[in-house]
Amino acid sequence: MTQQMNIGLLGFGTVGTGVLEIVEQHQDKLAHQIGASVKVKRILVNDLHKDRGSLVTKDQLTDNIDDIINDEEIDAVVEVMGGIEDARLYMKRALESGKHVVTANKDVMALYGSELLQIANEKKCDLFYEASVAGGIPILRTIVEGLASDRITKMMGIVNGTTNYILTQMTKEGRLYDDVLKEAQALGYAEADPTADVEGLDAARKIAILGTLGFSMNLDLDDVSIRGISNVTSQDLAYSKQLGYTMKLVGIANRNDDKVEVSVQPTLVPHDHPLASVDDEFNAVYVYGEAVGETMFYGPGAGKLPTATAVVSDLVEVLKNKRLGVNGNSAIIPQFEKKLKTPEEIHSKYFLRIHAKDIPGTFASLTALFHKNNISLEKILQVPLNEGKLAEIIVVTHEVSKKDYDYVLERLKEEDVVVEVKSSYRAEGEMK
Ligand SMILES: NC(=O)C1=CN([C@@H]2O[C@H](COP(=O)(O)OP(=O)(O)OC[C@H]3O[C@@H](n4cnc5c(N)ncnc54)[C@H](OP(=O)(O)O)[C@@H]3O)[C@@H](O)[C@H]2O)C=CC1
Ligand SMILES: N[C@@H](CC=O)C(=O)O
Ligand code: NA
Repeated sequence: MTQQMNIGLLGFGTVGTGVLEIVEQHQDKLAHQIGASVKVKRILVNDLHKDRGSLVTKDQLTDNIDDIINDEEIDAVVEVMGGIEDARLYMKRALESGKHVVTANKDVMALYGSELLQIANEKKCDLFYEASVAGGIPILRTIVEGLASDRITKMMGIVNGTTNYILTQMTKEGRLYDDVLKEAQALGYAEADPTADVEGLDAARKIAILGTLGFSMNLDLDDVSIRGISNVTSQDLAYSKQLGYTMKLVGIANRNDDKVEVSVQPTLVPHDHPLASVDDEFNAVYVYGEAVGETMFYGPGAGKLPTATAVVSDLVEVLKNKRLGVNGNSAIIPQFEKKLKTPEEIHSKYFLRIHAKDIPGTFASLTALFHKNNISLEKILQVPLNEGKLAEIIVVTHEVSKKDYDYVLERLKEEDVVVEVKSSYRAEGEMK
């Protein structure tokens, strides 16, 4: 049995410092669980001159990946440096040299996960990535192991802490988008380039990973329809609230029979929906299984220690596998061929806000257009604007096919009475 497991840590930022902290503070527990002590032997960083306080010694730090890959005493590499190409290359090299890999990198896993997992299996190495989706929530293991006997048909997740923090602060405290984004960056929630957070790409990567594991089907990032929160306005949030909804950036993966839909978009959820009360940097993933029914997993989705907890728990798994001699089984061969739903097969409610001329017949022409295209309305709100010259009209539809809704959205722009389509969002109904 290994008496000491040596780790090569790639990255020493928010998550990397958390990993070192947990490894050092929980030595006794780790040793008890895995029968070996864990030591962070080398740490790869960009800038060797940066002040790292007293956390590490000079000898531990390196800016040369070869110092880790070529060190035969290093058993496992923890990749928490972020980015795509270097991270992918370093993980590949680590696996090829027989080192186990734990990563928090959803960017790489969503794009190159199957390639890396295949190398891992060939080399009899583990490749675990629990921290890559919903930070500290052990959601990947839950789907793969906890619900292994069930057939999952729907997953809905608030899986990006930064955007949830922004939407919560804008809705509840009336704060400005730019100010809250800056704060989320300072708190360590945001990606190095926060465009990935606010434009929905980070959540899309996570929902692609969830869909792939939950539906046992190879879902790529290109299969996810993506929309972020950068165009959400305070008016949208206020009207959503008035109509009984909370706006959240929601990743959705659902399947009917053998066809699936994967998307990320700002979504209105009813105030009494469990996802509506998930605030700030917290994440939650709702999972519906045919046998188990509704389940929901909640916790911190970003931040130093929550994310590092998931990383170190993956390391524990690596060591347990090592003791049992079963490393190298991380890659799960997808059971099903990928079949994506067409727009006719995707059904949802929608919130629509338009500015229209406040003249007789406006409402009649709008309702005629909705009626002609199979759209019925669940909620309607009209507010006068510009001393009664304009009307702000907000509607929530009943469930409608995406095809019919998108068609009407285009036709609305051509209607004489419509001055501007201000915004349009997907809305959720009851849980299933
Ligand atoms: N922050 C969070 O809450 C979460 C983050 N993640 C993921 O974890 C990963 C790390 O995130 P985070 O800790 O926030 O990132 P940070 O930006 O805080 O830290 C990145 C670290 O990696 C080092 N680094 C970056 N690029 C290179 C490179 N090419 N070569 C060598 N060193 C490099 C940096 O060095 P230097 O210190 O010298 O600049 C820094 O120490 C990302 O993949 C992220 O998506 C996942 C879940 C939550
Ligand atoms: N930037 C991400 C960090 C965790 O994955 C987020 O905000 O959720
Ligand atoms: Na997780």
